[in-house]
Amino acid sequence: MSNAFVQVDGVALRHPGADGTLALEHCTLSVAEGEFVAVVGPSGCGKSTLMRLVTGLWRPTAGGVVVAGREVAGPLSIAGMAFQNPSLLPWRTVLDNVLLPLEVVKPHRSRLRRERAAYEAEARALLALVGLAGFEDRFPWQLSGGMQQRASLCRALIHRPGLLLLDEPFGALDVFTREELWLVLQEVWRTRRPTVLLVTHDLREAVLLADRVLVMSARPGRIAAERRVPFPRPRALEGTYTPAFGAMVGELRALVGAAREVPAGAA
Ligand SMILES: Nc1ncnc2c1ncn2[C@@H]1O[C@H](COP(=O)(O)OP(=O)(O)OP(=O)(O)O)[C@@H](O)[C@H]1O
Repeated sequence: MSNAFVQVDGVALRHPGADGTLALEHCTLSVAEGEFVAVVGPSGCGKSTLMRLVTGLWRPTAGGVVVAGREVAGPLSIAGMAFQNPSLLPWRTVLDNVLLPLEVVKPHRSRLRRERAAYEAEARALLALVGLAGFEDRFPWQLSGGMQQRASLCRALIHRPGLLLLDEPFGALDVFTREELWLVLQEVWRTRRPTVLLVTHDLREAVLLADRVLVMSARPGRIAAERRVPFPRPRALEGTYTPAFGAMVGELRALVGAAREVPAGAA
């Protein structure tokens, strides 16, 4: 697809070292601008590797990655990232943790100095959007795991990234908090419309949130199947208990099961 926002083209990635793992091979996918795509697959199939490749943290051994029309040759400043571990800095308040990327991402650094009040207002608005109004001056260790993950989501969004990469962001949370945060993320995506790549092991999460779900094969990972999610938005949690939703989750479960068959000769 030539007008894709993210284009991964025939990528292979072998981790460094004499016996480095071939994590990805013949991996091709594209994501349209503003699309929400979930990536699921067996454990160790290369999902996190794929995310690091798209953000330019790692380079492919073969093939190429294009984001927003440019070949990715180094870490992307238009990407926001959140991982399973919120990794907030314990000595900074919630507000200062959210503002952190602006101190690091180049084009924002000087602007932050000049327009600190405007950026603080933006951080406060984001914290309110995820239900953290009133917690701006607390420290991370004064928050629950779910609250820390909300703050981490705000930190990923503060520089208004065109691309949001989420690697199992809710994996460590209890099911109620996780479900609550699904709705928060849906709201964030609906109001800001970043292009999203979400890695998850939770198929309900994938179907509730995504426009399209990509299923990766066992290592070396490639896209083995994809399904478009037909349900209208906004999607409510109750919808996850309908037969149609259950059938789609069941189909994906079968696809991931089939993808676990390790191809012959995989290193
Ligand atoms: N920094 C690294 N150096 C060497 N090998 C690595 C590195 N990171 C990952 N690997 C290997 O690459 C393969 C893919 O790992 P990756 O973390 O991308 O899989 P994953 O699908 O995200 O796994 P999981 O679902 O269990 O989180 C694994 O075999 C792993 O051991």
